[in-house]
Amino acid sequence: MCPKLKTGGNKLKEKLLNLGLNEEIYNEYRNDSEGHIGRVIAEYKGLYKIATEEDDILAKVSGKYIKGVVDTKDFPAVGDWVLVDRKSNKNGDGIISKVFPRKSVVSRKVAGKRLDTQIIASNIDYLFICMSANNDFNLRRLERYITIGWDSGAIPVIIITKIDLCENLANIKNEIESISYGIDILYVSALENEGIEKIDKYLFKGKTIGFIGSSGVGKSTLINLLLGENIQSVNNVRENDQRGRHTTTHRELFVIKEKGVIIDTPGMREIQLLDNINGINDSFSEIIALSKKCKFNDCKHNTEPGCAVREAIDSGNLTIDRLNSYNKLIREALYLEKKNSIKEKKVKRKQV
Ligand SMILES: Nc1nc2c(ncn2[C@@H]2O[C@H](COP(=O)(O)OP(=O)(O)OP(=O)(O)O)[C@@H](O)[C@H]2O)c(=O)[nH]1
Ligand SMILES: [Zn+2]
Repeated sequence: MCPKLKTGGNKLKEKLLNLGLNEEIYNEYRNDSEGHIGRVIAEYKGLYKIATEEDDILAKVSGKYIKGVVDTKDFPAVGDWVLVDRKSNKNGDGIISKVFPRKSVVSRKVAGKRLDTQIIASNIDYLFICMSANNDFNLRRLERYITIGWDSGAIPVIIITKIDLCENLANIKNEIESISYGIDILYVSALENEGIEKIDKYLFKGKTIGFIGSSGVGKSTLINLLLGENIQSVNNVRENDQRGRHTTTHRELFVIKEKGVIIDTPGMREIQLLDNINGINDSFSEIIALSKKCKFNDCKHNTEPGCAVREAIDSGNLTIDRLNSYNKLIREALYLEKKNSIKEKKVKRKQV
């Protein structure tokens, strides 16, 4: 249970608890003598909407804060707990002076050639990876999302949406189960209200669920169902077009009464991973387990004798596509790692 909060009566304290405040973060906050605690619930250009114990306020980061920023990931993100100088919007925009340590961070590399990290959401307990059972379904993309999931520190859960549009669900189930070790998978249709009740077991007061996935897979529709009201705008799909148009423009955080917090994120077009080799290894844990049985420690699983990975492929226990996908992601990660170390060296040289 959260210790008694510094200010406010029970109702205000309740608001922060409903927003997901836990003892760990609250203790961090208590060490700061000045300011109020709030959670970032939406992000606009350079402006953040913060839910405080009293009000939802708009706030910017302080000049001093900006001076300390080394990477884009140092800026506040939706889901962050921050220190702000006011708790109501009566006196204009607030100033954010600190981001409290993040318990988990869902991030990817920004699109394009830049190396910066883009934080999708933070302080998430469960990451709902949404993919539709119709034309969005893509196993290789799912592997990327799972990697982001394991890398985040949150628990990934796969949500296969729009199952009413899928004629071969059994095939899809087989394919997904072959690549998602240790991950819960839910099959849902928001349209036909099918499987939605299974989501209930992840909804707890104080816990945060983040939704990620491509645009139009039905994240907002599902969230609306869970919230029980139409807060998010949902676009109607044109006839014969199973893809929704892009609707979410910024990440938003919602509180479900007594059942935790949901963070919706804008649909992603491209998922570029960071140099997260650990996340990749977690996502392909069966390949890692097999490679420990290879005769040579540095086996590349090509033509080496005694290769357990190749043996698994030959016996039909592993697909060649899965191995190729693993190799491709590792290559991407190593390439990024190299580019990052060159960038770091350049920065250091400038500092000397
Ligand atoms: N057939 C069917 N259509 C659905 C289902 N869920 C959502 N849709 C439709 O899919 C379209 C896109 O849904 P959204 O909820 O806006 O998708 P989104 O993932 O939030 O999209 P972005 O906001 O772009 O990220 C809408 O027209 C929904 O009505 C479902 O279970 N079955
Ligand atoms: Zn091998």
